[in-house]
Amino acid sequence: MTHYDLAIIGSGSGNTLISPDWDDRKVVLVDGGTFGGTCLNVGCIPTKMFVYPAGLAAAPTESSRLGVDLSLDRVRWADIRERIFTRVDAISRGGRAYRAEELPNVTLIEEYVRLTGEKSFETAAGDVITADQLVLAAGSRAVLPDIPGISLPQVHTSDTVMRLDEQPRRLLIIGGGYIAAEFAHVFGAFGTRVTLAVRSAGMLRHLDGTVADAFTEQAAHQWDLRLGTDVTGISANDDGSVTARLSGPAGAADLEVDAVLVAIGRTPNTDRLGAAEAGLDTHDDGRLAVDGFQRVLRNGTPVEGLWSLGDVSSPYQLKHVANHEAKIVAHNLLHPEALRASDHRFVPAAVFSHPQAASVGMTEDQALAYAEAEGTAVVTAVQHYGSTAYGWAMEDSHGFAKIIAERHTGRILGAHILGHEASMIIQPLVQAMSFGLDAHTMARGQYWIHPALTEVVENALLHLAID
Ligand SMILES: Cc1cc2nc3c(=O)[nH]c(=O)nc-3n(C[C@H](O)[C@H](O)[C@H](O)COP(=O)(O)OP(=O)(O)OC[C@H]3O[C@@H](n4cnc5c(N)ncnc54)[C@H](O)[C@@H]3O)c2cc1C
Ligand SMILES: NC(=O)c1ccc[n+]([C@@H]2O[C@H](COP(=O)([O-])OP(=O)(O)OC[C@H]3O[C@@H](n4cnc5c(N)ncnc54)[C@H](O)[C@@H]3O)[C@@H](O)[C@H]2O)c1
Repeated sequence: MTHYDLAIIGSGSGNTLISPDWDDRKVVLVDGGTFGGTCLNVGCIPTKMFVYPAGLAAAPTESSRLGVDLSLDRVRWADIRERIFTRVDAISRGGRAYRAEELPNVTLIEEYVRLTGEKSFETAAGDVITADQLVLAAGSRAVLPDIPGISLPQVHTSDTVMRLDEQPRRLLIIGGGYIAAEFAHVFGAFGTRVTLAVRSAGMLRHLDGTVADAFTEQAAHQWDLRLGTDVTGISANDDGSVTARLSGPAGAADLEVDAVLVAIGRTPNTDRLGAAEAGLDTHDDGRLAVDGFQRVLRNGTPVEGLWSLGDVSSPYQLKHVANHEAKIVAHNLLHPEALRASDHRFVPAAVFSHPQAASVGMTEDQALAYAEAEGTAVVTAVQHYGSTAYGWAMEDSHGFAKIIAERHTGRILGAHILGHEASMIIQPLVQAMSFGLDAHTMARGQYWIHPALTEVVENALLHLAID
């Protein structure tokens, strides 16, 4: 048995906890997977490194209506893949080497571990580790449906689809959320024939209804979108392709593709940690239960010295949330007498698809329910890109920003943008909400650069019928 001052399970955002403050104390970092976790190796970073060239590949489709005739000669999948993973793998290797070799007080254990108690765990090799403080930052993993053929080598998750040897000619994506939307864009723009099997009535159903409906409509123009459709089985063909059996509104149908991407959500790694057996509280979706200070709960009470952050305990499954929670835990580990709470009031998110979607705060439905519950009133304004100068320049006919505010105070309750660079132009709204700037002051109390795309936000704010 080896004892440490601090033990961390998970080298994603968990890795950021090891600051110089720990230089004179014994720390162990444990990760059974690739060093650096999901975002770096198989998540945000490589996906967005694919999304950017996908935007370039889509340019000819966009540009011709502006009078610029471009053509796409070729997408060099293998070159793109090598460029991305040469960079990503080097960062992972470098981070690993730093932790494994360069810090005398830090031990790196590269094994999956299971909890044996509140602040103890066991490696696969049988070593038991105990710690004064333990941080559970074990992330989440892709969910696989229980259907025949799911283990075929042609069936991928986001963990493997970016490393395919060859770009598939035909790809079936199961799911209609973030990952489905982003990879449909990447592969579709690169020239793959993309079919989406979406169980529900539309894509991105977690977003505001107007945004989800508009995205779904545009998705149907770009990809073979099968709504209300389940995949009931997959079988291998002699030529290396697979046939998926779809069950949709028109009945059953077979679809032959070269690869399948499963994107039906991610589940927290609490089961693999043995969190329930260790007596820790979990939510219905498997997430660890934590209090506002990121302390793990047992029978509803925080366990002293046991912390969690990121996907294993967060309802958000977003890197900026995992990083925020890591900063909170980093502080709290060192200052038990002055704990800080994490701030989840205004968590923004963006889907880097085509078009982009970005959101923060309440959807319109949530705002209406809030208004009813609180006896207040809300107002909504929608500003189309196409009614601003930059939108004219783009000849944009789809993009819009929707802002929802409380009528009598002008407090911004939610913002939802669909269109070019939505992930960037939403940021001033995140800032306003975070710092309590009302819609009227935000719109009129500053210059807005003319004719930048941010005028979409300015005009939406000006159109809000606040008192
Ligand atoms: C394809 C994809 C794209 C994404 N894009 C974005 C994006 O654009 N923006 C965004 O904000 N978020 C994005 N996300 C989400 C983001 O990647 C995650 O929210 C974030 O990485 C979670 O960080 P974490 O530190 O909680 O977990 P992770 O980074 O997953 O780290 C957990 C680590 O724990 C290890 N581990 C698990 N169990 C054990 C165990 N029992 N013993 C030892 N080690 C263990 C794992 O090997 C892993 O390395 C994306 C996710 C995916 C899958
Ligand atoms: N840009 C980003 O920030 C980004 C990008 C990718 C992933 N992520 C994170 O990763 C998480 C996982 O992404 P995801 O796209 O896998 O999940 P998701 O929750 O976004 O979408 C899952 C989709 O699968 C469908 N679904 C669920 N169970 C199903 C089943 N059994 N059969 C068929 N369809 C089913 C859902 O209706 C939904 O459309 C996201 O929730 C997000 O937090 C973020």
